[in-house]
Amino acid sequence: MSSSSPRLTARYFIETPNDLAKAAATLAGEQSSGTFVEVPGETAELKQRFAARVESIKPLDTSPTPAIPTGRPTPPNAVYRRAEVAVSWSLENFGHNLPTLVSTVQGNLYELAQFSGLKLIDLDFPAEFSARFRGPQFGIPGCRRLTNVPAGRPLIGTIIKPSIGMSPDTTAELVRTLVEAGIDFIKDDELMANPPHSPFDARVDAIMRVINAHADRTGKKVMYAFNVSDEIDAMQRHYEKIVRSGGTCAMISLNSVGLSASKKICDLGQLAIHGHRNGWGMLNRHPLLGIEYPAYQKLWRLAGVDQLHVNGIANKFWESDDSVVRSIQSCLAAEPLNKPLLPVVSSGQWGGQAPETWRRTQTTDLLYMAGGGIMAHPNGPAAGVHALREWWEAAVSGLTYDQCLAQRPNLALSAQKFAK
Ligand SMILES: O=C(O)[C@H](O)COP(=O)(O)O
Ligand SMILES: [Mg+2]
Repeated sequence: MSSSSPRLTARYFIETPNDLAKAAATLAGEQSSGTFVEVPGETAELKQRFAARVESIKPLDTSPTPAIPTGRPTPPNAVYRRAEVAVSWSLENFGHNLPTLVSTVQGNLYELAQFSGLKLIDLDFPAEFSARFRGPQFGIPGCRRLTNVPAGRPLIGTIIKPSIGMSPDTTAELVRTLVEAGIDFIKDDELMANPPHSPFDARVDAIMRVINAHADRTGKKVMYAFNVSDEIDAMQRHYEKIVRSGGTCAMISLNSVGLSASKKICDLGQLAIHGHRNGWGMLNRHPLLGIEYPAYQKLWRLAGVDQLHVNGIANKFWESDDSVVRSIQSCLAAEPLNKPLLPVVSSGQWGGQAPETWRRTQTTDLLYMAGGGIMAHPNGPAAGVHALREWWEAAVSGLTYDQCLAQRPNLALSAQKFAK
C-alpha cells in the first residue's frame, strides 16, 4: 500500500463550541498521526501518508446549550455549532483489521472535550477493504431456502416467552404447538442462553427432537435460533451442538459478545447467524452521541451476520417509525458486499403493524417476529401464528389496517387484545 491507498470515509454529525474547521481537524489529528501536541516523529512525509483528512464540512444549526457534557464550564454567550463532517483515512492505517478500524472511526474521538456531540452517521468502505470479508453466508436467499419460505411473504417468527424460567421440556412443548401451527422461525430470547434451569445442550436436544420429527413428517424444518452468546470456547461448543443436532441457526447478542468473537462464530459458516442488537439504545438513543444504524449494520454485515434486528413499526421501545424504515432499507441495500441482510422486525409486534410495515417498505424480505403478540393471543399461540400469517397476507394484498379488520373477521381478536 502507498500514499495513494484507497480510503475509508466516515460521516459524522458533530456539535462543538469551537470553530468547526478546527474541531474537525482535531478529530482527524487525534484519530490518526496527531496528538494534543506536535511530536517530532510526525514528519511531513508520515502525515502525507497517514493523517486523516477532513473531506467536507457542512454547517447546520446552532444551540445555546451543549447536547452532552464537555467537562468544561460553559462560557457566557456560548454557541454550540453543529455540522456534518466527512473524514477519510488511508487503508494503510489499519489494513483489514476490523476492530482497529472501529477504534479509528469510533474510538477516543467521542471523548474529545472539543465536542459537545458526535455521532457516526455512515461509513463508506472501499471495495479493496470489503473484498477481504465474506459477509453473510446465507443472507436472505439462504434463510428462505433453509425455512422453505418462498419469496412474496415474510418469514413469520416468534421469541419464546416467558424469556426465562421454563425447562427444556416445557419449552419443547411450546415449540411443538408453534411448529404445528406453521411457524417458520423461533428463537431464544436474549436473556436465555445456558442457565442452570435450561442448560443449552438439554434445550437443544428437547427442541430439535420436535423440530426434526416435524421436518421428517412435513418436509419443513423450522429455523430455531439458539442463543449461543457466551465466552468463545463455550460459543463454539454450543455452535457444534446445534450443527450435530440438525439445527440451522445460532443467535448472538452482538453488542455483548463483540465484533471479533461474533465474526469468529460467523466464520464457521455452517449455520445462519441471527444478530440480536440488544443494547442498541445505549449506542443510538441520544441524537448527538453514538452511531446510526446505516453504519452499524455495515460492520455486522462485514462480520458475517445474516439476520439483524431493526425494531418494528409502532414498537414497544422509543424508536420512531422513520428510523425503523431507514434501518430496514439499510439492511436491504446492496453495499457493502452486495449481500443484503435479512431485517428482523421485532418489538411489540402482533400483526396489526403489517399493513403499515408493507405500505412504508414495500418488501416482504423480512423476518417478522412477535413474542407476546403470538403467545398472548386470546386463543393461544397457534392462533397467534395464524393471525400473523393472515395479517401479512391481507397487508400484501394492499388492504389498509381498517380494511384488514373489515374483510378478515379472524383478525378481530388480535386487534381487540393488542391494539392500543
Ligand atoms: O428479543 C426480542 O426481539 C423481544 O424480546 C421481542 O419480544 P416481544 O415481541 O414480546 O416484544
Ligand atoms: Mg428479547
